[in-house]
Amino acid sequence: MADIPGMPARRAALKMLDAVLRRGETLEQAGGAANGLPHPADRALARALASEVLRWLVDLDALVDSATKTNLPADAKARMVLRLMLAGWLRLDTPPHAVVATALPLLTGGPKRLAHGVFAALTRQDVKLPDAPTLPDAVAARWDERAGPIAAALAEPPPLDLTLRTEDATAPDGTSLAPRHIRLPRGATVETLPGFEDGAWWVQDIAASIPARLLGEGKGRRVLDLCAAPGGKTLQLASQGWQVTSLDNSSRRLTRLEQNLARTGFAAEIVEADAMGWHPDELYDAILLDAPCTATGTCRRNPDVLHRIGERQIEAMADLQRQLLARAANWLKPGGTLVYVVCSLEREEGENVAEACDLKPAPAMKEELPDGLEPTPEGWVRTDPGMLAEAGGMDGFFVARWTA
Ligand SMILES: C[S@@+](CC[C@H](N)C(=O)[O-])C[C@H]1O[C@@H](n2cnc3c(N)ncnc32)[C@H](O)[C@@H]1O
Repeated sequence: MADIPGMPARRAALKMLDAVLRRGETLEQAGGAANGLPHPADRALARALASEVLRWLVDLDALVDSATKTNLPADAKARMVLRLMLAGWLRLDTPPHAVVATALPLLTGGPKRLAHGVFAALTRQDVKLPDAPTLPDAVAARWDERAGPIAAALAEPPPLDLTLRTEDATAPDGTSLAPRHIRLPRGATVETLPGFEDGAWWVQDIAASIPARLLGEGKGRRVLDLCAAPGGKTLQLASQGWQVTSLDNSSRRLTRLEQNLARTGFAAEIVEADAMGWHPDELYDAILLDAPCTATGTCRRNPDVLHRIGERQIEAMADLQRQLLARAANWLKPGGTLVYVVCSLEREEGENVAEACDLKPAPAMKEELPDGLEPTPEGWVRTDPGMLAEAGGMDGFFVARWTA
């Protein structure tokens, strides 16, 4: 029997959820399951469904459990399909009869009858989700007093932030929280916005723009953008007048960096290498180390991190970050500046790594930061999605600066 419209997107979303929750893949990697769908609208729907299930997983499961006598196993297909059905109805406003028609055929036999009964019971009760997603227990414990505001910020996908190549670059109308920054409501189609074709701006969360802001104007000096791809910070550094060397070990991500340079008309020397084995020919005036991390600070756009990341992943990343920072500290000219950054909310990857660096601290100053932010007493920058809430929030980053 041919698929009815809407079913291929649900099938792809189911595969994506399986990849994230069972195999520990990132949502971006798992998104490959949607790539084969011929219609862009189906690809977008599959991603939106998988993303909303991951964002609201604890609450969706509580609803499912409230309507079954015995809890379904965590990995039961009926539970997975019910999560999708509820996310479609409660988050994407799909009418219940359309949810049943498009998702239920993913099951057969007893599980199909069970899922139909549970969904019918929940729609009859007209159940609702809470105002903010409930965080998994381990995540709430890790984020401690920040957990409430972060969960509130997690309720919706984030707005769209642009960094402008110059203060007067062509850009859509929006609000500005810092020089050369524009914020648009979420949902805008990037490729159709004014200035995209001319490379007048690039997409970059306001928090992600802070590290390059802390390096100021380059005036032709040399900066190493260490772990550079896909290049948001390379573009920013080039636009600030730095002569940039962009190093990364992922050729796929470096291809995206090259495309971003081509679109914006900036230049950088590109090096494909493992930073753990590479040595520079000359020392640098500045280094920006945007270290690989658990990316828990991007939980609003990547809610898979709520379920994939635990102490094991955090410790492994922190170990790599400490080694990368120690190497980078040797590659600065005397008086040069090093900025370390991670988009992680975890102290082990931020504050603890910075504490172990023995270069001379160069504290961030309030006037270098977007309005409404302050450096920590140590002179570091610590952001989280609960900050600047009235303006639409921001990603969670940790940034520290030193001089050699
Ligand atoms: C946080 S992302 C960088 C984002 C980038 N700076 C930007 O602004 O667009 C971290 C990067 O580190 C790279 N990476 C991870 N381990 C590496 C290593 N050992 N050597 C070089 N690059 C590495 C990854 O490929 C990834 O592109």
